[in-house]
Amino acid sequence: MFTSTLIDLALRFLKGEEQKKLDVLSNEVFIKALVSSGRTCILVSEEDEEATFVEPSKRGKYCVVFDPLDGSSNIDCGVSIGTIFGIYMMKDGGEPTIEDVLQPGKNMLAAGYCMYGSSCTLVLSTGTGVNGFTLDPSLGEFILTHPNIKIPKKGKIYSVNEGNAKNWDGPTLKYVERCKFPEDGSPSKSLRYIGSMVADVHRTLLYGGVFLYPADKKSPDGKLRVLYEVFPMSFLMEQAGGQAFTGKHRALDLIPKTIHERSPIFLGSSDDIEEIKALYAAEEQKNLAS
Ligand SMILES: O=P(O)(O)OC[C@H]1O[C@](O)(COP(=O)(O)O)[C@@H](O)[C@@H]1O
Ligand SMILES: [Mg+2]
Ligand SMILES: [Mg+2]
Repeated sequence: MFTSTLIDLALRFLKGEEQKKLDVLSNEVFIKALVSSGRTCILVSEEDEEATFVEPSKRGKYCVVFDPLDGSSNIDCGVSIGTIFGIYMMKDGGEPTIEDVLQPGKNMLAAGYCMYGSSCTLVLSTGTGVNGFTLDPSLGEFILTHPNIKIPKKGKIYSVNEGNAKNWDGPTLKYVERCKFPEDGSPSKSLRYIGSMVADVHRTLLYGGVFLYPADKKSPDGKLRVLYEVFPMSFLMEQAGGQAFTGKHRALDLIPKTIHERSPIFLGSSDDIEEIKALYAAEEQKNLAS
């Protein structure tokens, strides 16, 4: 689908048509494909302010939430980017309403992402583990190359935009400090940050460690979007044996009130997320006592 988008883009360019930004173009491609599948009833995309309600003649029972192009700041320098998606079933058989997509992440039927990098990788969970597929361009098919992905219990990598550190809260600051200067004498963790959630989460899933986009003083809800960034990635993490935490709760327990809501997120290896949870619990105790 993405390859044909790029060919389409090149053809339009040759014909002298006005060029659209790749994230706008990829959104149009996904909307068209999802509507014409006849399987969907509501689509929520990062690129559209309002949800798309599929007309009755083309309507199915699935609601799809997606970030058509994630990591858009990396497009022009050729760094890996991707598409993130989650799928819900309509709550009941009546008319679809916006409540059908304002469900907690744990109600998702499936979630995944596609990463467009040195290879094109599809990582998918339908709620019974996580599988990774690689596109074989000569066949035009995705081949199962990473069956039953499990994230290591503890990792050696942390991934965060440290440029925001001056605005972080106490637990995030303390955790990142511990990654650099572990109190138990264990080796320091390595910092790796690409700035494309898909690529940073993909590495975290395969190598272990943590990916964080915390709240900060300027963005009290963090930056990443609940429905189509936080939920799908949290779903995959849990299915692979890891954890996803908002700084307050399990991420998949969140009930979004609006379709473009944001949330802080800490996800990755189970032992590492436990450490972050303990720091937030200690902070809460401190606040209650004072
Ligand atoms: O540049 P920052 O603030 O570190 O943000 C990076 C984050 O922003 C994003 O690029 C946001 O996604 P979009 O490109 O879909 O807007 C994430 O992929 C990434 O994790
Ligand atoms: Mg994104
Ligand atoms: Mg995007």
